[in-house]
Parts: sequence; structure tokens; C-alpha cells
Amino acid sequence: TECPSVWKYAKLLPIEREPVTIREGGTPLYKCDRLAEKIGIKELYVKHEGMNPTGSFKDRGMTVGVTKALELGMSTVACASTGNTSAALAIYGAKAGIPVIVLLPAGKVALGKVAQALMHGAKVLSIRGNFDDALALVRTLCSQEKIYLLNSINPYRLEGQKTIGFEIADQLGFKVPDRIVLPVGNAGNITAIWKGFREFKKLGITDSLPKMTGIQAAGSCPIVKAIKSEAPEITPEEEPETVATAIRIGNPVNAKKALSAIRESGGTAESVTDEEILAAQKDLARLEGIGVEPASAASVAGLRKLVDMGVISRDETVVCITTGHLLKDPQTVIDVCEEPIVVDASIEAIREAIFGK
Ligand SMILES: Cc1ncc(COP(=O)(O)O)c(/C=C/C(=O)C(=O)O)c1O
Repeated sequence: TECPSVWKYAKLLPIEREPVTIREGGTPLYKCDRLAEKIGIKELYVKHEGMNPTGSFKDRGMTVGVTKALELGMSTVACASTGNTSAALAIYGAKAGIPVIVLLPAGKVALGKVAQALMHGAKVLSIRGNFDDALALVRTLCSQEKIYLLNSINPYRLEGQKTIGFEIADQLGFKVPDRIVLPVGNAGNITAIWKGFREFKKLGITDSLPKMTGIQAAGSCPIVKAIKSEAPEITPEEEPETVATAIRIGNPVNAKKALSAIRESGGTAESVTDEEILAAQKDLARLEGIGVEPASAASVAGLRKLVDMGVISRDETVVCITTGHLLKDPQTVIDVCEEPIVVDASIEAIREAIFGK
């Protein structure tokens, strides 16, 4: 049987050669009735992109992007990253056998992601600045050297990530959901998924389009501000700040494309506080057994807020995209969860701790 992966859709991908693949894609679409009940909507699905091989949706963009690098005869690849892009690039570069350079904002990258980039052999630079500074620098580097830039300004990244839309349609029996809700940082993913749904409709595989709904952290939400003020473009934020470090991006490189995806689809954008993000992270984990890193939970936090505001009606069929695995950011989990109970190694102590007697 066809292996569920990005390359199931090879005919719709701009690649001629054998792909560099580690079995990315084919992620679960969970029906989440307990969470739907708590939020107060009829039908909620969660597309868990944390179940990709490197633990985030970035794998989809990198399998296409790194394969394209080889096709173009590029011998080195690079990116700036809040973490997951660098983890994925390190792994796909290792798989392809080519050197990888990654630029990370000093002190603001979750532990699991740095571990992946380091272990898989990337040259990891920790920039004394934020993600936006790192992105500007890596773009300069790639314009000066024969190094292939694989941030989501590279259209081949979006080609891979559009398969999220294909898979959701596939998994829902080609019934397109009313709405897709997802976290937005550099705004590549919302752009890519919209493209995927548009292509399926153009091919006559589906007959409708979802409302694209982008969620950002309150301390880092240039897309939300532009949507609410109906501005033609964003005003970059100088000091983005959020516990959801994956989306701590003040000057999203795909902002223009994301604004049109939201507007063309009749979607919207909303911001959520760090507290709302962390509450949603716990709900996903404890009500549905879905373990995600904070940025991913912004989708559910945003859905909840938009339902409470009456922007999203209760009878909509909604798919939330959870973009990264919980293990990417274990430190935040330790920070927000109760401590383990320390007990003596005796049955009495165990019973006391559990039953209180
Ligand atoms: C878990 C998680 N959730 C959401 C996003 C936002 O997606 P985009 O709006 O397409 O940027 C990211 C992005 C991460 C990086 O941009 C990077 O890794 O450099 C992420 O890791």
C-alpha cells in the first residue's frame, strides 16, 4: 500500500529526482471530542504535526527543500531558526550528506531543538540578537556565498508544507473543513496550507475552501495587528516576546502572502496570552493525550478565544494544526507543571502519597 508521506503527492511537487526522505508526513488527524466539548464546538480535529520524524511540520518543507538543493547542485544549506527549522535542516542535511549552517537567537531556543541541531552535525551559531536579526544575517551570507537558503522565503519549503492541506482533505474523505486554525510565526505554514487547499480545489479533487485562521502570541503579533487594522502590510515588531519561543518572530518573512491567505479565505487572525497558550497545552495533553510544545497550543487557545468571542460559530467543523512535539521544549513543561512527589522507597510512603493515609 502507498506509504502515507509527503511523497504520496509527488506529482504535485516540483521535484524531478529521488527525494531525500525520512518518512515525513502522514501525521494523525485526531477527532477531539472532549476538547471540542470543553471549547463548545460541534466538531474539532487536531492535525498533530509533532508526529513527524523530527517532531515538527518543518520536515515537510525540508524534504522538498533539501532535495531541491541537491537538484540545483548546491553543496551547503543554511537557515536562521527559532529552533524547529534548524533541527529539521540538520537532519535532512545529514541524510543528504551535505554540510548545514544554522543561526539561532541566543538563549531563546528550546532545549530539544538545539540538541537535534548539534547532534546531527550542523554548524550552530548562537546570534547575540533575535530571530529577525539572525534571518537578515543568513540572507546576507547566502547572497555572498554559494549556500542554499532554506528559510520559508524559499518557495520549495512551502511546496512541501502544502501537503498538510492535501492530507487533511484526504483524511476527511475530501470533505473540506470550515476552518483551519494554526499558530503563525514567519507565516510560511499558513501560506503553504492555503496553497494546498487551493490546488486541490483547482484540480477538482475538493469543492470548497477553508477559512484560514492565524493565531499569534500577544507579545509577538504583527499579522494580527495588520488584519485588525486592515493594513496592506505589517508593521514589524522590534521586541517580540513570548513563552512560545517558536513563534517569537517580529518581522515575518511571508507576511504579505499570509495576509492574502487570511483575507482571500474569509479567515481571521487573533492573539492569545502566554497564560492562554500554556492552559491550552495542558488541555491538549490531559484531555486528548496530545503532547505539544507551547507554540503549537496557540491554535487551540486561539480557537477557544474566537468561539468565546462569537467569531467562530459552534457548528463549524474546525481543524487545529499542532505544529511541534512536547519533547522539543521540556524546560517549559518543568516550569509550568507541579513537581514530582519525592517519597521514601516503601509501600507505606507510596500509599501515603497516593491515598493520603
Ligand atoms: C512549533 C512551531 N509552530 C509554529 C511555527 C510557525 O510557523 P510559521 O508561521 O510557518 O513560521 C513554528 C515556526 C518555527 C520557525 O520559524 C523556525 O523553526 O525557525 C514552529 O516551530
